[in-house]
Amino acid sequence: MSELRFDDLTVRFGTRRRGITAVDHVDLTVPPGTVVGLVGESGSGKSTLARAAVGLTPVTGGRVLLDGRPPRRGSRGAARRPIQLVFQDPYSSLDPRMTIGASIAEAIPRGAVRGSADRRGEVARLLGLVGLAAGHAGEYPAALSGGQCQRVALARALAGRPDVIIADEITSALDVSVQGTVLNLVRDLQRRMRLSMLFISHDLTVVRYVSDVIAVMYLGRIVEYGPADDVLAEPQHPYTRELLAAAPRPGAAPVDLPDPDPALRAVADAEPADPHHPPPGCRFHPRCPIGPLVRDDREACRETEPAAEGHRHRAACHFADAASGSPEPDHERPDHGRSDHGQSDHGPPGTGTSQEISGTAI
Ligand SMILES: Nc1ncnc2c1ncn2[C@@H]1O[C@H](COP(=O)(O)OP(=O)(O)OP(=O)(O)O)[C@@H](O)[C@H]1O
Repeated sequence: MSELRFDDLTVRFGTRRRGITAVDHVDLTVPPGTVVGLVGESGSGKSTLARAAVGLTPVTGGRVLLDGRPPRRGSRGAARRPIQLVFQDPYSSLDPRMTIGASIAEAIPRGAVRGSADRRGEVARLLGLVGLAAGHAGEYPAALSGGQCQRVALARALAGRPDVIIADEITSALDVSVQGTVLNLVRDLQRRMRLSMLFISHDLTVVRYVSDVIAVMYLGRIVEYGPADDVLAEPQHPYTRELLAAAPRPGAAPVDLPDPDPALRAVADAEPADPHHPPPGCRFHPRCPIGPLVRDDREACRETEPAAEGHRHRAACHFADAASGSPEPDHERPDHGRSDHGQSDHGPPGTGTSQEISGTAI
C-alpha cells in the first residue's frame, strides 16, 4: 500500500498577466489503502491535479510524492507505472483500432509476463478482475457498451500494477443504470487489491458512495477535508453545505443552510468567481451565505485567507463553527493564524502523517 501526496502543488496555465492558477498551493494526502473523494464544481482544478500526478501536466511549484519520493514515470508499456489515471470518457481512452486484448496487453509492464501465452493469460485474468469474459479480448471498443469500455479502461490501469489509481469522473459519461455497478466494481477492486485511490467527481452523491475521506476543492484550493462520515454529517465549510444541499442522500432530511432570507440565498446562488481573477481574502466570500449572518461587514472574509482549524476534520472558513451551528469566528480564536501560501496538510485523519495545522490555511 502506498501514500500519494501533493506537497504545496501549484499548476498555472498561460502568462503572468492573462494566466490562470488552476491548482493553488494544494497539500493533499491519499493515505495508503484509502479512497479520498475529491469533489468540487467544474473548473475547480480537480482534473489538473490528477494530470499533474501522472506527469501529463507540468507543475509550476510544489511536488507530487509517492511514499515520500517523486514517482517513476515509465514510458508507455515499458515499466510498471505506480500511479494510473482512468479518464471520464471510456471510448476516447481506448484506441478504436486496437482489440481490447491488445489494448490491455500493451499496458502490461515489460518483464511481467513471458511469452504470448502468458500475456494472453494475463489479459484474461485482468478482464476477469473487472467482470468481463475473456472472449471480449478479440473485440474492438465499438462493440462494447460504455460501462464495458470503462471496465476495460480499469483493466488497463490495473495491468500497470499500480499502487495508486486516480479515477477522474469515471462514471460521469455512463448511463445512470450502469453507474452503480461500475462504482461497486471500483470499490471492490480497491479493497481486494488494497489500492490507494483518488476518486474525483463533481457529484457528491457519487463521491460519498466510495470515499473513506472527502476533500472539497474550490477555485484551485482544498477548502474542507475530513473523514467522509464527518464531512457528510457535519460539513464545516459553507461551500460543502451547498454541495450537500444540492445532492441530498435519498431518504435523508435536506441540509438546511442557516439562512432562510431570500436576499442572502441570492448571494449563495451567485455565479462562481472568475478563476482568472480570484477574489481576495476567502475565495468563496462573494457567494457565501454564512458571513452576513454573523458579521455585518465580513471584513475578515474579504481580506484574510481563512485558516483551517481542526485535526481530523478541517475547513478553511472564518465562520466554520457558524456553518455547523456555533457562530464564533475562527480568526478570533487565540491559535488562529495563516501561512504565506494558505494551504494545510491534508494528511490522513488520525494518522501520523496528519500534522497539527493550527496556523496554516487550506
Ligand atoms: N491546458 C489548459 N490551459 C489553460 N487553462 C486550463 C487548461 N486546463 C485547464 N485549464 C483551466 O484550469 C481550470 C481548472 O480546470 P480543471 O479541468 O482542472 O477543473 P475541473 O475541476 O477538473 O473541472 P471539469 O470537471 O470541468 O474538468 C479551469 O478554469 C480550466 O479552464
